[in-house]
Amino acid sequence: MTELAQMKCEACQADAPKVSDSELAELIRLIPDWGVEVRDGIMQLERVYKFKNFKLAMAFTNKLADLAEEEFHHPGILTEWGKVTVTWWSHSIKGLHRNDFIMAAKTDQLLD
Ligand SMILES: C[C@H](O)[C@H](O)[C@H]1CNC2=NC(N)=NC(=O)C2=N1
Repeated sequence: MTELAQMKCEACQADAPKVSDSELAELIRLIPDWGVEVRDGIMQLERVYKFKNFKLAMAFTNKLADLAEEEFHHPGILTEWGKVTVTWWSHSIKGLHRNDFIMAAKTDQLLD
């Protein structure tokens, strides 16, 4: 996962390939705390982070927002008292790109 977190997102064009089934199987092993969800036919990575209160959840959310802007790749975020649900997928290809796995690994590093 550390290597994944050091990578940079590439510009994801509308014709960029989704990850293949074998790439998905390989990449998901590198981010063991993340699950795969399918919503409206779109495959997404999702993880719920738990915090002691809303203030800490919001602080994490703001760090994630800065990361997303740095990489210009943006997650779905649901921030609630004591937890933040983060969802990664690539809007331009309506599915999962390698970028999403990189960003999930980088998201985990925000906890360090
Ligand atoms: C207009 C388009 O949303 C932008 O080019 C960027 C911004 N952030 C993005 N974030 C994600 N997750 N997927 C995208 O395709 C994407 N595209």
